[in-house]
Amino acid sequence: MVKPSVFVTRRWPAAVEARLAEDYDVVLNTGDKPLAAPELRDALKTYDAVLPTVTDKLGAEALDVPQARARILANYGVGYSHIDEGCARDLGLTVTNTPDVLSECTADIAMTLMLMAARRASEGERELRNGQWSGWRPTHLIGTKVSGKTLGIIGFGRIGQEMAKRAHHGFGMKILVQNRSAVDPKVLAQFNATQVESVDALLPQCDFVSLHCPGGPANRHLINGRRLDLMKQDAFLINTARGEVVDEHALGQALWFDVIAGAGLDVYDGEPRINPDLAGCDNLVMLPHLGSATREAREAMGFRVLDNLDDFFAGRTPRDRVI
Ligand SMILES: NC(=O)C1=CN([C@@H]2O[C@H](COP(=O)(O)OP(=O)(O)OC[C@H]3O[C@@H](n4cnc5c(N)ncnc54)[C@H](O)[C@@H]3O)[C@@H](O)[C@H]2O)C=CC1
Ligand SMILES: O=C(O)C(=O)CO
Repeated sequence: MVKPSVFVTRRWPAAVEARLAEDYDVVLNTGDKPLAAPELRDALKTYDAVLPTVTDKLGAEALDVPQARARILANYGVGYSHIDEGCARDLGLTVTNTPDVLSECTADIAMTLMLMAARRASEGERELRNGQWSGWRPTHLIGTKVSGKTLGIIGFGRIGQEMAKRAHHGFGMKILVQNRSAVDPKVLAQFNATQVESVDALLPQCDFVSLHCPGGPANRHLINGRRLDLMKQDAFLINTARGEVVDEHALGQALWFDVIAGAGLDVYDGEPRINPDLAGCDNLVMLPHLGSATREAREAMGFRVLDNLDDFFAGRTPRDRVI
C-alpha cells in the first residue's frame, strides 16, 4: 500500500520522527527554520498532510491554495491561533491539535514564572552573574510571598485547571476564575475556586493573574492598559497563553511606572521578536516559549499528532479535530 505523504515543518524529537517514518512517506524541513508563506503553499500543494506548529503563520497568504493536495493540518501544539480558521474551512482542511499531553508542563512553567517574578529570581541571578552580589543582608532583593495569596486564572480549561491544582493544593492560594463559559461547579470545587463574572471584576481582587486562554483575534489585547490599571499595584501578571493576549506596549508602561509590581512572560506578540518596551524592565521575567519544552511533553505531542493522522487516514474523525 502506498504510504500517505506528510510534510513536517520543523524538526521533532527523534523518537517521534522515527515512528512517523514507519507509516508515512515523510519529508522533513531539515533546516528547521520557520517557513515563509510560499513554502507553506508549496507543501499544501504537494503532500497529503502538512504537520505545522506554532511558528507557522498559516494565514490568508499561506492558505491561498485553491488546488491544495493536503486535506489535513495536523498541528504539533495545542494552540492553533496561527491557523486562520475561516481560510482552513474554505479549503476543506481538517485541523487537529495536541491537547492534554502538555498541560502539566505548561502549568509548571506558569508556576515557575509566578515564583520567579514574585521572588525576584531573575534580578538575583543577574546580580550574581555580574559579580555584583555583596552578600546576605536583611533588606536585600525583598520579594513578595506567594503562598496563601489570591490567584486569578483567565481561561479555565486544561492548563488553567492544572495551574489551579498547583497553586491551590501546593501553595494554599485562593483561586478566582474567569472563563468564557460557565465552569462546572464540581470542577471549581476541586480547587475551592470561585468563578467571577468578568475580567474587570477579577483583576482588582488578585495578587497574581495568570492567562490561560487561547490567542487569536477574539482575545487580542484582552489585557490592555485600562485593565492593567484595574490590577493592584503590588500584583503580578503571568502570560503563558499567547503574546497577542497582552498589549505589550501597555505592559511595558505598567511595569516601568510601577502600575503593577511585576510580570512573567513565556510568549510574545510577533515572537521571537521582543518588544523594546519590555526589554528594559527589571521587574519582568522572560522565558523563550518554554511551556511544553520537556522531553516527555514534546514526545507526547508528536505521538498525539500521529494518533490524529492515523485516525484521519483510517477514515475516522481524528480524536483532536478542532476545525
Ligand atoms: N507557553 C506555551 O508553551 C504553551 C501555551 N499554550 C497556550 O495555552 C492555551 C490554552 O490551552 P488549553 O488550556 O489546552 O486550552 P483549553 O481550550 O482547554 O482552555 C482555554 C480556556 O480559555 C477559555 N477562554 C477563551 N477565551 C477566553 C476569554 N476571553 N476569557 C476567559 N476565558 C476564555 C475557554 O473557554 C477555555 O476554557 C493554548 O491555546 C495556547 O495558546 C498551550 C501550550 C503551551
Ligand atoms: O502547544 C502550544 O500551543 C505551544 O505554545 C507550544 O507547546
